[in-house]
Amino acid sequence: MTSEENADVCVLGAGPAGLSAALRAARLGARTVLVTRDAVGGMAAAEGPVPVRALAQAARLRREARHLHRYGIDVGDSVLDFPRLLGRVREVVAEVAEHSMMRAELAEAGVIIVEHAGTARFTDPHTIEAEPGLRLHCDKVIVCAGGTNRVLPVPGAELVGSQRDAWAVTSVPESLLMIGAGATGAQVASVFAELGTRVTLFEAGPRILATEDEDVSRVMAEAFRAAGIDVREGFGRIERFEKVPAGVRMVYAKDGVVETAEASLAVAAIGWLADTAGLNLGAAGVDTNARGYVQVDAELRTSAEHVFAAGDVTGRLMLVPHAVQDGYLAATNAVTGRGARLSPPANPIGSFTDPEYAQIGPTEAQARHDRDVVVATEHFADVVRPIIDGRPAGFCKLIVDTTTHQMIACHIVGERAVEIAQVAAVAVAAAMPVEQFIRIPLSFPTYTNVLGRAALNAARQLGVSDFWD
Ligand SMILES: Cc1cc2nc3c(=O)[nH]c(=O)nc-3n(C[C@H](O)[C@H](O)[C@H](O)COP(=O)(O)OP(=O)(O)OC[C@H]3O[C@@H](n4cnc5c(N)ncnc54)[C@H](O)[C@@H]3O)c2cc1C
Ligand SMILES: NC(=O)c1ccc[n+]([C@@H]2O[C@H](COP(=O)([O-])OP(=O)(O)OC[C@H]3O[C@@H](n4cnc5c(N)ncnc54)[C@H](O)[C@@H]3O)[C@@H](O)[C@H]2O)c1
Repeated sequence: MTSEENADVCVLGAGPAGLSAALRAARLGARTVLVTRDAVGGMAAAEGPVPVRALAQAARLRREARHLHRYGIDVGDSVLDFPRLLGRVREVVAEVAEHSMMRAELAEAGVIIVEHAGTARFTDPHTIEAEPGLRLHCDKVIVCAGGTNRVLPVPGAELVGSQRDAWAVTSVPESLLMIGAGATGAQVASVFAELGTRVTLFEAGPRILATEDEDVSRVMAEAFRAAGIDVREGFGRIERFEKVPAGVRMVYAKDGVVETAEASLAVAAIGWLADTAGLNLGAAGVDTNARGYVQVDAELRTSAEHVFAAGDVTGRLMLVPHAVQDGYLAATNAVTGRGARLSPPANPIGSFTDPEYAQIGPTEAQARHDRDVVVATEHFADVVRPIIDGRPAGFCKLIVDTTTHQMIACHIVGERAVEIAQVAAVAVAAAMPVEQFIRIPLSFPTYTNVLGRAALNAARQLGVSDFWD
């Protein structure tokens, strides 16, 4: 392409939000240019869920290998060849990039893709500049720039890596200070603990995974401790980091008492910020909100009439499926001016730690605050498939509205929790009464049977007697 280009729609960033936006805009007939700083796929493909899931698979396989002897299969101790594992992760990332980035569809729809374009920026409301010397004049712009990790505001923070550095190590670190126990921190801690690293997980708040149901936080902390992770909730305040021969030292204080912790590697995952630094949003009249994310309305329109935003950069639910839906919606509104809105009927969230955890709907505390509910909890230890597979740890908590009998929430810890949550999500989205759910003869023996048992439990609590009418 030439260095000067005109477009109906310019999409900035080619993560899940940008890919979806560009495809939709082009399919609606707009001349669309997709400009991205690095490779198509964005953070999601290169540093987020894809490598995480590949590493989690390695951790799972190691764990499975330890169980082989119980089934009479003796292969000796597993030995980890870390460079080969990293090679496999790179292979997976490349395979996903080749097969799963909708390149054929984008090409067929006529999207002009500009990869490795550096940081694109507005020079005026309708002009975008990127490397090397690209100048785009666009009628509409969709900002899909994603996010970046928050940096600890303390001396020595440059000694602390992000999740990106955690996946880039060339040998298994002997020890790790993992700072922040949200979804990312829990994931990094879980993977490295399984690979043999001595992990200390520092959470400033009173519990890990603070956005999960309290029982999920508690059981996950117990499981992490059982796996050898030193979990420190409410540990105090970090004062500084220092370089030491063995790696890095963290100095922190609680109630006036100063303590230190040392490890070969320190990684922080203390929150995710909008990646807007280089965009020069002011030149386009695009406002950010008090939290620094691009301010959008329900139609994903920013404060500038012709600029839309989608995905993590807007700071709402920061997940791939939401980024994809956002991109579609923003492009629809940008091209057609329809003013369409989208409100997902359910938002399943889950993570690939060991054990997995997942949620759909409000926590028990939130649900009880808002209405009368019954809460039914079943344990994996009482369900046939987890017993067969030797995976008895975990629970499934189902929350049902007492008045309508509708399934409104489910919280799960245990093997395949994320998959089980998808079934619960469909029931929640359908506002399905629990007596209808229990009529579904779920396949046996499956992990989803734990959800079936929880539904039966809830129905009993509600006094539903004639299940089979
Ligand atoms: C460790 C980790 C694990 C995760 N696991 C999961 C998971 O299991 N499931 C899930 O659903 N979500 C997961 N997420 C969240 C998920 O990755 C994000 O919600 C998703 O990537 C957001 O997509 P996006 O398109 O908004 O942004 P991104 O994927 O971040 O893509 C944005 C793109 O824009 C580019 N860009 C930024 N600024 C500019 C600019 N000025 N000019 C040009 N290009 C620019 C960036 O380089 C990037 O390529 C995880 C996140 C992390 C960090
Ligand atoms: N499997 C998944 O779906 C998945 C995985 C990773 C990330 N994500 C997405 O990325 C988003 C960001 O995740 P995240 O984990 O990076 O951030 P987060 O905001 O979810 O969690 C950050 C954690 O760090 C803690 N913290 C903050 N300051 C601290 C300090 N100084 N010392 C110690 N702890 C501190 C917070 O209390 C919080 O628990 C998530 O909300 C999620 O949407 C999803």
